[in-house]
Amino acid sequence: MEYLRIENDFPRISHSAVTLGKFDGIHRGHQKLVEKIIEQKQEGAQAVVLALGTASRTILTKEERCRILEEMGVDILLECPLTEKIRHMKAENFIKEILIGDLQVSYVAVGEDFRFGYERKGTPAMLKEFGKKYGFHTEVLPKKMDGRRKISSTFVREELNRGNMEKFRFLMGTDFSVEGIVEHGRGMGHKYLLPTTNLIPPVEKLMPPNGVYITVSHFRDRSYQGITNVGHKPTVGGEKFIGVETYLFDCNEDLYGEYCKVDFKKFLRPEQKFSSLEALKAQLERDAVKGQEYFETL
Ligand SMILES: Cc1cc2nc3c(=O)[nH]c(=O)nc-3n(C[C@H](O)[C@H](O)[C@H](O)COP(=O)(O)O)c2cc1C
Ligand SMILES: Nc1ncnc2c1ncn2[C@@H]1O[C@H](COP(=O)(O)OP(=O)(O)OP(=O)(O)O)[C@@H](O)[C@H]1O
Repeated sequence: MEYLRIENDFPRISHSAVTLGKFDGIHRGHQKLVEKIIEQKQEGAQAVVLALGTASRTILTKEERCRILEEMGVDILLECPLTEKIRHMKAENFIKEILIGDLQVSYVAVGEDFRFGYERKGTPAMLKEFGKKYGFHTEVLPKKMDGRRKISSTFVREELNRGNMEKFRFLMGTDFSVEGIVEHGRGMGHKYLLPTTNLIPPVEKLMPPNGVYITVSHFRDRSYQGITNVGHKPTVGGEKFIGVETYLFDCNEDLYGEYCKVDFKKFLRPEQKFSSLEALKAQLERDAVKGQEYFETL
């Protein structure tokens, strides 16, 4: 998949099927739209996701979003920040100049409430009308629902902020995860508590509340169940950054420097400041029992 961040001009694409929106996390509603543009590859179109706007903190990192879209079969991800020029562009000019002119669109898929262009005056109906005139097809999808609530990035963010990992998984179709290279901690865990793997998530990634979670850590060729602390480790003086620190139940390997992806299954408790290392250790043992029980009852 090609990834392009638009600084000024859009690229010229000879034949495209496009879906439009913010696409912060790729939730189940977005997945439906992406599947639609992928179907158009059979007609010779390039499947293009045009992601408008960038939030300062996102549900998925750039790399995660790219990987998910690539695995789904998307050909090109165009990331278009909301510059003055884009924000002031009239909806009809956006259709004529960008969709028709640059992207040579033959098919557009959007959700029913999608709005675009200056003052958000562009609507799915307008896309349909222009499509008739200029020869592209617009498909408007009803919003995918969870009961009576529309699935949206806002909904996903709310559940992530609550630490509701089960709901996150349901809305996104995949676990909340943090990935990176295992780093050295201060070595105290190994000596006085339990051995742990440390990851430092990128600052732009939206994180669940600080606390302890039941997780599965995936390494290149093997996976381990465990419990993970997200936070600053206040009992031992605290770190400025947020760490993701995991005790793996059945592992005594040296994992420093290895790539690791931690999948979050369930929130257990908030991070706490304990009065002593012994008190923290006793709590960790109780957490580990709860974690093991969780996997036994699956
Ligand atoms: C499952 C788990 C839960 C933890 N819970 C807490 C906690 O509630 N409060 C806290 O201050 N530190 C907590 N920690 C962090 C420990 O303080 C940390 O493992 C220890 O200080 C070692 O850090 P180091 O690897 O940087 O040496 C937790 C760690 C793990 C693995
Ligand atoms: N639940 C859904 N079902 C189908 N299409 C959706 C759904 N949610 C969003 N879309 C469509 O996906 C595209 C991208 O959506 P976008 O990321 O802009 O909105 P969102 O997910 O509702 O996020 P936010 O809550 O931040 O507004 C738009 O065309 C939008 O209409």
